[in-house]
Amino acid sequence: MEKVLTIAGSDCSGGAGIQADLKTFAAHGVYGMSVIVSVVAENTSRVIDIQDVAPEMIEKQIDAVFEDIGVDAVKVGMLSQPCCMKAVARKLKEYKPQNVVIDPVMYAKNGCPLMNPSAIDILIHEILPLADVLTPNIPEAERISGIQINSAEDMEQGAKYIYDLGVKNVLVKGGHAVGDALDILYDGKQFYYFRAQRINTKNTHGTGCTYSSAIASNLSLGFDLQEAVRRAKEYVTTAIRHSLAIGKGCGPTHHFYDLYQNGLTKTIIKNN
Ligand SMILES: Nc1ncnc2c1ncn2[C@@H]1O[C@H](COP(=O)(O)OP(=O)(O)O)[C@@H](O)[C@H]1O
Ligand SMILES: Cc1ncc(COP(=O)(O)O)c(N)n1
Repeated sequence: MEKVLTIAGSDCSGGAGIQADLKTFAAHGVYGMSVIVSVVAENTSRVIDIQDVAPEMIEKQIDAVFEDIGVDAVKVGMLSQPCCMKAVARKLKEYKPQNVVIDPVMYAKNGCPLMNPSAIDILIHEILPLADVLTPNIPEAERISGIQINSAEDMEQGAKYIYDLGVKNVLVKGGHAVGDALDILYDGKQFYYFRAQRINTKNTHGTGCTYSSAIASNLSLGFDLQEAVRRAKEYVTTAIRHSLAIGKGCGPTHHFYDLYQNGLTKTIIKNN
């Protein structure tokens, strides 16, 4: 079984972060593992508090996974502080895993910050160069590039700017735009468009986590990057289309819709 690791924050409400990543790995039939960088007290409406795991403990968790099991792909999510970023960068440089997907998480869907703004320089200089593919949403691409993004042309320009910072492949996600949900991948030579109809829902908590984990899963399964993104886009679109009205704010996506439809996994036992 392919082995995929997420290095990210824990979302106790289950829709984003480590929890979304592990559900996505399970839905792809790969073996999921997790290194917790921050514990986040959050729900569909707000972030209440963040407690970071000590850098030494982040490093020990990464050692534990690599010395015993090994990984076929890594997804990196929320890294809230420069010290967390440095710990993760040190270990990724040491173990040099293949198929590294980095989601430069800065805010939750409800607008609450998840990255200390002062960490932006470390993010750019220490974390970004480690990515095989970086998946910023529009506000993140704007923050990294300094380019205001209002159109597909602006997304291309932002992707190119970030590529020129030393990122091998850049996927700018259009979830925060209007019109079609268009994502643009730039590999230094060409732009590839991945388009889906925009679904009219507020339940988009964890879409970016889910998408980047699906890309990592597909890369571990041996698909090339374009095919990995194409499949991940289909997966996240289905998860959003059947998203769950759970909680009072932006609800989570449905990570197992297709599996349940095909009757592979679900046994419903209702006791009333
Ligand atoms: N309402 C929506 N309908 C369809 N696709 C969406 C919608 N919102 C986001 N997406 C898609 O979900 C994926 C995650 O993007 P985005 O929401 O921008 O990331 P993030 O969670 O990092 O803000 C992208 O493929 C994006 O196009
Ligand atoms: C622990 C954690 N990590 C990431 C996100 C962002 O989620 P997304 O941008 O996918 O909605 C989140 N809300 N919580």
